[in-house]
Amino acid sequence: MVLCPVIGKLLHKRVVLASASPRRQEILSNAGLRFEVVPSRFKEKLDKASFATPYEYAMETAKQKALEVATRMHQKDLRTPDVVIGADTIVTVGGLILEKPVDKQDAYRMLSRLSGKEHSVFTGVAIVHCSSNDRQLHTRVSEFYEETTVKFSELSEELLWEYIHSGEPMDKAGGYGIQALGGMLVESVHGDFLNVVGFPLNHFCKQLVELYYPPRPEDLRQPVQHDCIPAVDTFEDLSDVEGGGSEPAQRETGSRDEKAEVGAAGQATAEAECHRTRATLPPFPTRLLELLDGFKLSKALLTACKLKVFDWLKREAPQKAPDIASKVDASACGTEKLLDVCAAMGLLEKTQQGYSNTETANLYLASDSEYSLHGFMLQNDDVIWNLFTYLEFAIREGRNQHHRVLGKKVEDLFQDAYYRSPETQLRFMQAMHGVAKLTARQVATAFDLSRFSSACDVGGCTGALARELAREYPRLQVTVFDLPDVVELAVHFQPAGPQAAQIHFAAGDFFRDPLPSAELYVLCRILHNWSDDKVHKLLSKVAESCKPGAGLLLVETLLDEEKREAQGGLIQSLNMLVQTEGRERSRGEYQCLLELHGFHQVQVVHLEGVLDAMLATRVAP
Ligand SMILES: O=c1[nH]cc([C@@H]2O[C@H](COP(=O)(O)OP(=O)(O)OP(=O)(O)O)[C@@H](O)[C@H]2O)c(=O)[nH]1
Repeated sequence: MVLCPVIGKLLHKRVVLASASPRRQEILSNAGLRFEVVPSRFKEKLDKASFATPYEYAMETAKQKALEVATRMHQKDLRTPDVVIGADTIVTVGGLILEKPVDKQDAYRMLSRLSGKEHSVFTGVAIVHCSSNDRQLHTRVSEFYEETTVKFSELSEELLWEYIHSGEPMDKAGGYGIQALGGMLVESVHGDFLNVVGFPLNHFCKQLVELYYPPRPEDLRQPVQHDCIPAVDTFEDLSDVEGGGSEPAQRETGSRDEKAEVGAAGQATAEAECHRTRATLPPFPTRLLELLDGFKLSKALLTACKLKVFDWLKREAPQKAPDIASKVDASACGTEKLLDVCAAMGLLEKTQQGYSNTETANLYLASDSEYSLHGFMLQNDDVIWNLFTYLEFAIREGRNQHHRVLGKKVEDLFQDAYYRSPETQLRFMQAMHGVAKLTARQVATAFDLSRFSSACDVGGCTGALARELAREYPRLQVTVFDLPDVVELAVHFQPAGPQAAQIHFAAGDFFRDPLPSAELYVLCRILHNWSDDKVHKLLSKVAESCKPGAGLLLVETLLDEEKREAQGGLIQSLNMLVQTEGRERSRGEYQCLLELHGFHQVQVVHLEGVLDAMLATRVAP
């Protein structure tokens, strides 16, 4: 949309900001708006669960704040305001809505939830146009929301409390003020900064343009989505108001010509009709429909990877759809549609000259990139996708679905499913290698492991983590312990480098064979594959192999204790149900397991993405 000078349209109106927030007052007066401030008395207590999305909750709160002020002023003031502006800012993380903290403990809970993670800040805004007729207040509400994503650094306890004691969190959504001390906590911001501060000025101006610059007839041929939509011919009448007047377009109540004909009574009827429609029409389920489409987007990504679209575009770009189609041996019309979806997903760039990879595609989707996830994509396409088609059975039966996909009994998960042929084994190892490389550096540096001189990475597969451990600790000797078939193929994944001398492979089954001796044992994404019985069996083997003082580095995705928050972890747990014999567990569950097997002093570090690292020490039995 083209922005036009629009604040001036409000200059001769009585504008009221229904907010006590000094930040909103500052943002709007800096923009040149003249307004009175009448803080709203509306209690922010709407039932969050009754809203399909957090932004609908924010918009409704903003609307109620503004309507409360409009109604009060209409009853008590001689002159009804022309425009009342209300706003509400909330923070969402892991499905929870955070508002202003009620006390320091609440601020602590909020900030520790945000620590090291990305969250969304939504501000809902309502612009209420008021008029008075027969001493009746008539309102027309225009509402919108803006979303900004903010990523916090990992915050130490000391910093958290220092910040809380500064007093700044208390009147701020999510418990922080990005414009002041809270700016220190923020690693990155995606979107409108002022939206985080409390008022999305740019979107507000765009909304005013929509209201005060009526569209030309040629813009109106497509249906317009609005809560209360007049017939298209009514819109076309608006063309009389050339260039935009100082009255907002009468979208909710009809055009001016229509109003002149029907008179005030007609307007009231139209407004009543509008309010009736608003009240009876449920909110549009945008988020729900996005969720529904999720599987189609995944499949488009996986198909583009399988066809090696990103490899061809890494070699040469830009390329037009028919050229890529001939290289990937596919139809031109199908390829063009796939490429367009990839571009819409931000994986490709589309220009007049053709399509090119984005940086993300070059880094992670081309099969020859150092941090390629191509193997992981293929594993998802060829194996996990099929397993998920039996999700309903998995849920009914409470078990994985390899037997249905393969049409035979699967007794040993690895031998009978993942490693049933050299091809499936290699694909699985490539997938694991890609994921391990991506996270290995974070795992290796999560704790100071310099006191250990030997480590055993149990189920360490291609040795990707072993390599990072060896790089970080040059005096550490690392043994990768895995099944004989894995050890045999692992040679294909070993790059030359000084770490080679520190890494050894040992073949064996960690449930049956003795573990190599070491001062530090590593179990990275192993326990989540197994049932509680097998986890006990493995942990007791590790414990038996350990001397007091030995370490256990456990890497898993930790769920929150109530299993409500970490959406990534919860979907991963469902994934474990469909694929394995295990599940994701919470920090408390792992701590109990570790302590039961003689591992204490458990420290936890959350890593970027969904993984968490835990380091525990073996105490004397
Ligand atoms: O980074 C920042 N994030 C948020 C804020 C301020 O937080 C509050 C949000 O609360 P709310 O939307 O309920 O607004 P109130 O302050 O209660 O004023 P009302 O008029 O709505 O009653 C808001 O003040 C933001 O500015 C911040 O300062 N920085």
